Amino acid sequence: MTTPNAEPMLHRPDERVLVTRGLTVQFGGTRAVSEFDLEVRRGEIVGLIGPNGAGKTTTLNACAGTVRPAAGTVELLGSDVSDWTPARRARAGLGRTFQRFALCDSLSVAQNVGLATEARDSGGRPWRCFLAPRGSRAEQQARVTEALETCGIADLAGRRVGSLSTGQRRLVELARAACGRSSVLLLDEPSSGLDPSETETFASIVRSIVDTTGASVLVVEHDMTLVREICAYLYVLDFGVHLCDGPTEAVLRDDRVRQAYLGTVEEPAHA
Ligand SMILES: Nc1ncnc2c1ncn2[C@@H]1O[C@H](COP(=O)(O)OP(=O)(O)OP(=O)(O)O)[C@@H](O)[C@H]1O
Repeated sequence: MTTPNAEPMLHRPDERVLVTRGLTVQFGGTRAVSEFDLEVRRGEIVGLIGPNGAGKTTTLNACAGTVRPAAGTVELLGSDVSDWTPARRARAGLGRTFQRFALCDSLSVAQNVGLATEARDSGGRPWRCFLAPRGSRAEQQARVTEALETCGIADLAGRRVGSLSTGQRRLVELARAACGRSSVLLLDEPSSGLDPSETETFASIVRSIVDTTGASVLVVEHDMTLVREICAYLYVLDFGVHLCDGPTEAVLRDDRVRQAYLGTVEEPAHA
């Protein structure tokens, strides 16, 4: 780990819930991520930042299992999950949101969140949902209700997702990722399309999820206001290579980070 600049020591929790070691992802001739080591610890909100095309989403995809690394390992809650399918990782406690919405517009908010939990529970075998005992379906419904309440969108449960604002849709995605109390949440540019007040609401909901459930979060984000608001620790990628990591303010003041974002030593205010 490299901690840029002198900064008061940040005490990071001991338990590592998501770890990549030597993570390398190749797309044909493009090395999108190169030998990247990253750690997210229990109850932390960790940011992954870097200029466009730096390999941030690819890193999230490799953690979620939707991209197969050329080399390296991914560890989730102490298990090496490198060979696990995305569904198995989700069942083990990994939830994620997407940069571009992956919601079903014609279904209601509650149905969208419910479908995600059903898919996770059925492990890619949808017929299992129909065979599930009544009790487990009730339990699933309770999890949906809890997730909607946590994300402040219980009043939208019956609304069609296609009729919602961008800010509301971001919260539906968050509820879907957090439903069933995921232990680790991967958030990909959650503030994209949100205005400052919606971003503030989103930030406080993420913090409350972490505070109440002890979940950990790895968030890819360009909005430095949100990054400052919620992340205690940052990793920076540039051209797929680890540039530095450390406490948020120290990283944002680091000349290498400013150079990577803007080609100058100005702060990446909103890259
Ligand atoms: N499926 C793919 N096939 C080929 N190349 C890809 C694929 N996905 C990503 N890349 C390339 O890998 C590199 C990293 O892309 P990635 O989307 O991970 O960057 P990013 O840091 O998330 O960028 P942004 O901030 O713009 O979302 C880029 O050069 C991109 O063009």
